[in-house]
Amino acid sequence: MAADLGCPSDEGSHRPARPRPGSVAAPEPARWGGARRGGAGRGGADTGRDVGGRARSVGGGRCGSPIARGRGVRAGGHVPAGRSPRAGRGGAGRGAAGGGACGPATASSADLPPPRLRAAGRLATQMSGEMDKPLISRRLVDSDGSLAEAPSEAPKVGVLGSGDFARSLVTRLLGSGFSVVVGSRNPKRTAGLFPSAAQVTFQAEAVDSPDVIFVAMFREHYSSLCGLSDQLAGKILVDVSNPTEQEHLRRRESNAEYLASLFPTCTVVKAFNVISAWTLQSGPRDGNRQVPICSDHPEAKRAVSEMVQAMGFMPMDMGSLVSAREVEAMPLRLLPGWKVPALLALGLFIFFYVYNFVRDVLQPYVRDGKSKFYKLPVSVVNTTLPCVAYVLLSLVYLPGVLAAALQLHRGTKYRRFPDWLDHWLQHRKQIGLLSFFCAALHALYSFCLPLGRVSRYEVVNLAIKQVLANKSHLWIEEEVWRMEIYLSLGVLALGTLSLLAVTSLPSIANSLNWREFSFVQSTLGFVALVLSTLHTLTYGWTRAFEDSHYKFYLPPTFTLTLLVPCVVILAKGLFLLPCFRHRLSKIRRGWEKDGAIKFTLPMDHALAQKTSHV
Ligand SMILES: NC(=O)C1=CN([C@@H]2O[C@H](COP(=O)(O)OP(=O)(O)OC[C@H]3O[C@@H](n4cnc5c(N)ncnc54)[C@H](OP(=O)(O)O)[C@@H]3O)[C@@H](O)[C@H]2O)C=CC1
Ligand SMILES: [Fe+3]
Repeated sequence: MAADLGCPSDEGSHRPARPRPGSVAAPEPARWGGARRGGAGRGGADTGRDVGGRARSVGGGRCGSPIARGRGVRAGGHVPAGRSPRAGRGGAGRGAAGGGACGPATASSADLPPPRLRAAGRLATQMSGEMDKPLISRRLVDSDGSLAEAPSEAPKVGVLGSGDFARSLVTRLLGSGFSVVVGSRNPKRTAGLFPSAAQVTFQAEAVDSPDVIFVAMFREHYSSLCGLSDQLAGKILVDVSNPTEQEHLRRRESNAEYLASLFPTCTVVKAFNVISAWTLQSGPRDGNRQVPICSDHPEAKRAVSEMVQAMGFMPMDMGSLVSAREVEAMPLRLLPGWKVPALLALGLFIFFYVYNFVRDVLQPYVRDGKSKFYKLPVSVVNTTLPCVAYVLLSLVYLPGVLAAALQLHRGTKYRRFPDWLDHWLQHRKQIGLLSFFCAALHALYSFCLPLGRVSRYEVVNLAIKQVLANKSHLWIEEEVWRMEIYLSLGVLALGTLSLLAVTSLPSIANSLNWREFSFVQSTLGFVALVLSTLHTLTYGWTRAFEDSHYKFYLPPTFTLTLLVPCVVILAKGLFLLPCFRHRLSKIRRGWEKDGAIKFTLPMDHALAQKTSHV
C-alpha cells in the first residue's frame, strides 16, 4: 500500500534538478515549425504552451470524422468532481495525514483540473481522426526506413522509461502519428536508442506538456517518480506494467492501483500490459489485437481507448481500476483452457502406450524370448497415436450426446447441466485440436516407417524367403484391398479433421455464419468420426476374431478404441429416429414436459385445429 512506501509529501525538495533544456534532446527536425522543441525556447513552459495551443486549435474544428468529433466533445465535456472513485481514495484525509501518496497533501482526483481532461478529450479526438491513416505514416519514414520526423500538429504523448517496452511503444506511437517525448534518468545515454523523431529528455521535462503519460517502468521504481507529483497532477498515467507470477500471488493490490495510490491527483488507466514489446514494434496481428483497458475515470479510459485504436489495436473495456488485477493476470496465464484437454490426451497416450508395449514388446519377449524393444520409439508410438486421436475425437461428440440424453430425460432445456458436463462442453475445441494433432503425427510417422531400417530388413528378408521357397509372385488380393481402403479412409479422415481444425481458427470462424460453422463443426465432424471408425475397422479386419491376436488375454488395441466412438455413433443414430428427434427439437425450442412453458410447434397447432371438431 501507499503508506508502506512512505513517499515524501514535500514534493518540491525531491524534484530532480531540471536539466538545461535542449542539452540532450534529439536533433530538432527543421519541419517542426510552430512546435518548438529545442534551442533556447525549448523550456517546459514554452513547450506546454505550444502543445496547448495546438490542441485547442485541433479541438476547435480540424479533427477527422464526425464520430470522432462527437466523442471529442463528450470527452472534453465537464467532468463532475464527484464522479471519479479516485476522489474517495486520495482525499484530503490521506493527504493531510502525510500518507504514502506522493504529491500535494490536500489534492484529490476530485480536484482534477477540467482543462487537463478537456485536453485529453481533444487529444483523443485528434487521434481518432488519424485512425484511417496507415500505421506507419509515410511522412515519418526516412529514406533509410527509420522514423524521422513527427508532424508539427501531432498530439503529444509522454513515455517514462527507456527500456524495451518504451522503445517499441515510442516507435508505434510515432508511426501512428503522435509526437512523443521520452523521460529518462539519463537521456544522454538513451537518446540514441529511439527514433530521431522522438524527443528524449529528463523525466521532469518530459512530463511537463503531455496530458497522457505512459509509465513504462517496473512497479518497484514507481516511487522514484514521487518528486514529479506536482507536474503530474491532473494528468492521465497509463500503467503498462506486469507483475511476475509470484508478485501477483503475493500482492492483493494491482500495480495500477498502487500507482493510483501513489499519485492520487492523477488518473490512472491500465492498458497495453498484454501486448509484448515485439508486437508493439512489429504491428498488431489478428490474434493479439485486443488491449484490455480499465480505469475509474471514463473520460480518461475513452482517451486511451482512442489512442489504442489509432495505434491499430482493439480496446476492450474491462471496467474500473479494480479489474486491473484481473488484467495483470492475463499475460501470466499459460494456455488457459488447455490444461484439462492436454492432461486427458497425455493420460490416454500413456494408457495406450503401456497397453501396446505389453502386447507388442513384452509378450513376445516373455513368451518366445524375442527382443522387440526396437519398436518402442516408432512402432509403438505410431500404434498409440491413432488410438489417442480417435478416442479424443469421439470425446468431442460424447458430451453433446450426453447433453441431449439429459434434456430428453428431463424434458426441458432450462435446467443446468452438471458442472463436469458444462466444462466438458466448453473444452470440445481444444480436445478436437489435440485429436487433429495426434492424427497428423500418426500420418507423419506412417510416412516415415518405410525409411527405417526395420522395414527395409523386413522387405529383404521376405524376398529371400520367397526366393528360397521358390515363389515368384506374392499377391494376396484380400490384403491388397484392405490396405487400399484403409489408407484411403485414413487420408479422408485426416483431410476432414484438417478442415475442422482450420475452421476453428478465430479468423476463419469469424468469416462463417452460424449455419456454416455448425455444418462444418457438427456435420463434418461427425463425418470425420465415421471415417475414422471405418479406417479403424479396415485396420482390424478379422483380427478381433482370431485367438492369436489376444496376447496375455488382452484384446487388440483397436477393439478397445472402438468402444466410445461406437457408442457416440449409435446414440447419434438413435436421436435421428423421429420419436427422439421430434421431442428433442421441441425441447430445444423451449417446450417443457411438466413446466410452466407450454410450447406447441406450428405443425402441432395446425393439426390440433384440424382435429378439434372431430
Ligand atoms: N518488455 C515487454 O515486452 C513488456 C513490458 N511490460 C511492462 O513494461 C514495463 C517496462 O518493461 P521493460 O521496458 O521491458 O523494462 P526495462 O528494464 O527494459 O526498462 C525499464 C525502464 O525503467 C526506467 N526506470 C525509471 N526509474 C528506474 C529505476 N529507479 N530503476 C531502474 N529503471 C528505472 C529505465 O529507464 P531510464 O534509465 O531511461 O530512466 C528503464 O529503461 C514493465 O512494467 C513491464 O512489466 C509490459 C508488457 C510487455
Ligand atoms: Fe491409421
